[in-house]
Amino acid sequence: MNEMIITMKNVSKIFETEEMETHALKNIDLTIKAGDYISISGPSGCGKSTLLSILGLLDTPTAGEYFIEGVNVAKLSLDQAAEVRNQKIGFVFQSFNLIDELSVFDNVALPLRYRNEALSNAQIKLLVSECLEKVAMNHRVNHKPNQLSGGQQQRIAMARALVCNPTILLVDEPTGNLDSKSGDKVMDILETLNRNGTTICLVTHDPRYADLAKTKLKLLDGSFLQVPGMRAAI
Ligand SMILES: Nc1ncnc2c1ncn2[C@@H]1O[C@H](COP(=O)(O)OP(=O)(O)OP(=O)(O)O)[C@@H](O)[C@H]1O
Repeated sequence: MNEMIITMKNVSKIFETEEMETHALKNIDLTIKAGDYISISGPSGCGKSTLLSILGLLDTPTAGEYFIEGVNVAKLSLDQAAEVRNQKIGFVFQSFNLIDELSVFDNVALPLRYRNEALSNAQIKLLVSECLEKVAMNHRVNHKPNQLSGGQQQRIAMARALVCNPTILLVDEPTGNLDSKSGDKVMDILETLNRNGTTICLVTHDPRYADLAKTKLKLLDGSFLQVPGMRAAI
């Protein structure tokens, strides 16, 4: 059996403003095993981004437990969360978030330079090259992001997300800013990465893309819909 890498138990998130409380997530139970490819879909406002932010340690749950590889990460300090994020989480966002002033190489290398352990230039070069290979972008290593198409920029963002060899790749609407051909290419790359062992959690509005995942979860009003045979809540 594959190793369990993510376990959420009874996770809730309440946003409080002066006027109101919003229960963005309600008693979420979720497990993700090494090698899984999970999609989370649902209507606007159902809690997808909130769930992904908590999974990626960009936000903390109001209640509940969250373990990554057996370590309780629900209540880490900001510094501790940043370190776990760097080591274990790869993020791909809708808006690429590349740094325009840096070359493709330096964008992809950036997370490696923030690591506590110092890597040699030769090690960095090898890791960057391996990740650019995975997204078929080695031929653009010296380009700047604004010299690339949207689809190519997203592939560079994917290489950057992979460069620290994350435990899980969290992917938020990766095709939202792309035409359908570039979007399909990005989704092909995700499938290939998963076939080669990368664990993926994808958030998408697009049912066509959500269906590509091995496990398809649907959120509604902060809770998973229970579909027979689905492994949402365990
Ligand atoms: N910082 C916040 N403060 C208050 N309410 C928030 C905050 N962030 C999200 N919410 C509310 O929590 C709920 C879930 O929001 P979330 O962004 O997770 O939805 P979503 O499914 O990702 O939506 P979309 O598909 O439109 O991006 C919404 O009702 C939203 O208004």
